[in-house]
Amino acid sequence: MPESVRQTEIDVEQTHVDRVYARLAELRAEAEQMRDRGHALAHGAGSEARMERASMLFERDALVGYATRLLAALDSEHEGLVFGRLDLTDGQTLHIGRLGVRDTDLGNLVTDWRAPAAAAFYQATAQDPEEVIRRRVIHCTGQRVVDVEDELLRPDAAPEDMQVVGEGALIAALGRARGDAMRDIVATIQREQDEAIRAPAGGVTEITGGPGTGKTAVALHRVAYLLYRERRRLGGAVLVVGPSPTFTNYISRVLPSMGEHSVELRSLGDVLDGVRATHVDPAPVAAIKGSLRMLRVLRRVMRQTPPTAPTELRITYGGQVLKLNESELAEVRKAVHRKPTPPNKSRVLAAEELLEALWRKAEEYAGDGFQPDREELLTDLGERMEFHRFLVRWWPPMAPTWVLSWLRDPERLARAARRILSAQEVQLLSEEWARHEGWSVADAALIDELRVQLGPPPKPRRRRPETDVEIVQSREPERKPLRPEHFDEYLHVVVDEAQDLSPMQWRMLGRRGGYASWTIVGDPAQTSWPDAEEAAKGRAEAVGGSGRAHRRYELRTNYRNAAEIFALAADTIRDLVAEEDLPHAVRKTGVDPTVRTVSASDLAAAVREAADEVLADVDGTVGVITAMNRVGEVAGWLDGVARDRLRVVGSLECKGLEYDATVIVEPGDLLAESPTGRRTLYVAMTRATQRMHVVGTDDGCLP
Ligand SMILES: Nc1ncnc2c1ncn2[C@@H]1O[C@H](COP(=O)(O)OP(=O)(O)OP(=O)(O)O)[C@@H](O)[C@H]1O
Repeated sequence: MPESVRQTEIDVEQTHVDRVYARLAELRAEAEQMRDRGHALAHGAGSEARMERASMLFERDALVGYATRLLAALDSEHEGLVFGRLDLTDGQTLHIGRLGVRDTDLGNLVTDWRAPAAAAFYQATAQDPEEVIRRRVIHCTGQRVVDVEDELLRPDAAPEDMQVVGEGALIAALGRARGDAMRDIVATIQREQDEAIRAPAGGVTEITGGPGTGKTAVALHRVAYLLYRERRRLGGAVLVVGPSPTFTNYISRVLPSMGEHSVELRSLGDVLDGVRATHVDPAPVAAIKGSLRMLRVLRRVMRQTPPTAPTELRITYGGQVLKLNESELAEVRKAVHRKPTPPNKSRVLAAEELLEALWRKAEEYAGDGFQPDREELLTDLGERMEFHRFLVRWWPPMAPTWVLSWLRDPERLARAARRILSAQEVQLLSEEWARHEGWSVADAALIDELRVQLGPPPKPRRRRPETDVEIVQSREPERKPLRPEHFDEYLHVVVDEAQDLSPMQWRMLGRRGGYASWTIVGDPAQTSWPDAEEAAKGRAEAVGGSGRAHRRYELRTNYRNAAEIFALAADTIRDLVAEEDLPHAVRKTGVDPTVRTVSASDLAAAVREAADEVLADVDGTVGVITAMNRVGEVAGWLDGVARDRLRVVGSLECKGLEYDATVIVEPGDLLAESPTGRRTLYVAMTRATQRMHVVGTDDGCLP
C-alpha cells in the first residue's frame, strides 16, 4: 500500500477530529456560560416562579455536570478523544471516542464507546461482521491524527473506493513498549472482553482467565461502562480493590483516561480508613493471619485485661476497705464480656458488675460494726470520683490497632491462641510481629475485624485518653476518602486478583458490599492461598446469597506475554492446571527466553549482566523479580543501574504487574518460599511482554 494512501486516510480523519475539537471549544464556552447564568439565577432576586427556577437549575446542573465530565476527560492524559470509526453497510459512518460529542444539529460527531451504537466496534468479527464493513482504529497524539489501522470485515459490501490501511490495531498495540502505568484499551477491546465489560451490573460477575488475558483491563473498562449506564445510582459508590499500592498505582490512570474520576481505588492494606499497611508477610504467616481461626483468637484477645489496666481495686466504705484482687477483677471482666454488647459500649455494664462485686465483698465483711445497705452502697460508690477514675483505666476505650498490638506479647498471644493455633504457628506469628513495628497487609483485615467486634470507641470529651492509639502507618498526608469516613458501604465492588484473598480479607470486603453487586476477577492457577476451600467459603459469605444472579466469563487469550515466554512459564504448572485452562499467547517475538545456571558467587554478576542485556533490548520497563526476603540484597547488586526503567520487586508483590522484560532471580527461592511456590513462580514468569532471562544457581532450577 503506497504511503500516500495512508496519508490521505490520515488527512480524512484529521478533518473530522478538527471538527470535533472545534465543537468541544463551543461546548466548553456554552457550559461555562450556563454555569455562570445558573449561578446568577440561584443567587439573584429574580421574579421567576419557583418551579420554573427549579427546572432551570436542574437543567443547569445537568449541563454543568456534563461539561465538567467533558472537561475532565479532555484534560486527562490519554491518547486522543477519538479513537475509532465504523463504516456500516447502510452507508453511515460512526466515530467512536471516550465521550459522546454532539453537533449543533444534535447529530453525533463522536459516539461514546459505551453507547449501544458503539458495541459493534468491539463485537463485529470476520466470522460475524454484523453490519460493519470496515473497522478503523485512529491513533492520535493530542489533537493530531498520527496513524490509522483498518480491518475489512465485509469485503463483499465494501465500496470500490474504500481504502484499507495497516495490519491490525491489536497486534500493533500489544507490541508497544510498557511504562510504569497501565493504559486503557478502549480502541482494541476484543469481543470476548467486551461481553464481560457490558454484562449487567446486578449480582455477581466473575471474570477468570490466565495471565495477561486482560482481566484487570476488562474490570476497569467495565467500571467505566457501568458508570456510563448508571451514573446516578453508582456515581461515587464504586470500590476497586487490588493487591498492593504498587498495583493500584499501576492501574490508577486507566479510569481517569476515560473521564472517570469518581471511583475509589484501594489496595488490600488500605481498605480501612486510617490504616495504610504495605508490607507483606511471608506466605506461611499470611496463611495463619488470613485463616478464619483468627476470628476466635481475636475474640479472645479483646476479652483479655488491657495491659494498662490496674490489677487491684481498693475503696473504703463505711470504714471498711473493700478490695477486688486481680483474679476477682478478671471474673468481673468475664461477666461483662458474657453480655452481647461490644466492649466499647460496655462501660456502664462494667461499672454495674464492679459495683455488684463490691457489694458482695461488703456482704462478706458485714458484722457488728458494719451493716451496709445495698442501694446506698451502689449509689455512694457509683458516684465517687475515685471509682470513675478506676473504671476509665480498667475499662478503657479500645482502638482496634491497640488491641491487636497486645498480640505482640508472646505470652498474651499464646493465651489467646490456646488450642486454636499450634505452638509452631504461634511462634511464627510472634517472630513476624516482633520483626516489624508497623502492620502488614494481612493485619489490616484483623484490625477491621476488631473494629467491628469492639464497636466504635466513645469520643473523648476533653482530651484523648492515652490508650486511644489509632496507628496510621504512613507519614503521607491523609488521603481524603471520596465517601464520608466510616461510611464504608459501596454499591459495586470490584475485586482484582481475587484468587489471593484470604477468608479474613473476604470478610473485610464483604462488610463494604452488604448491598453491592460485585465484579470478581482472578485466576485460580495464580493463587498463593493454600486452602482453596476455606477461601471459597469466605468469598461466598462476603458476596451473599446463592439466589443472586451469577455470571461467569472466561478470557482465553494472553495478550501480554510473547508466546515464547509463556510456553516456558506454562511448563512450571502444567501438571497443576489442565491444558485447556491455560490461555493462548497470540504474539511471537522470535526470541526465546534464556535460563542460565551460575555458581552462587557469580549470581550477582550474572543478574547484573542479564539486566544490562534486556535494558538494551527493550525500550520500556524491566522488572527484576526475586524472593521476598532477597529484595534488598538484589537491589544492592543493581544499585545505580537504569533507575528510571528498572524495578526490583518481590515475588508476592509482582502480582498483576507488567514489564517489557524480566529477570527472574534464583527461581528455587520462589519455589521454596511457600507451599504454593510453583504458582508464585508461574506468576513471576508471566510478567514480561518481550524478553525474559531466568538466572539461578541450581541446574534443575525450573520444575
Ligand atoms: N484488547 C486489548 N488490546 C490491547 N491490549 C490489551 C488488550 N487486552 C489486554 N491487553 C493488554 O494485555 C496486558 C495484560 O492485561 P491485564 O493486566 O489486564 O491482564 P490480566 O489478565 O489481569 O493479567 P494477570 O492475571 O497476569 O494480572 C495489558 O498490557 C493490557 O493492556
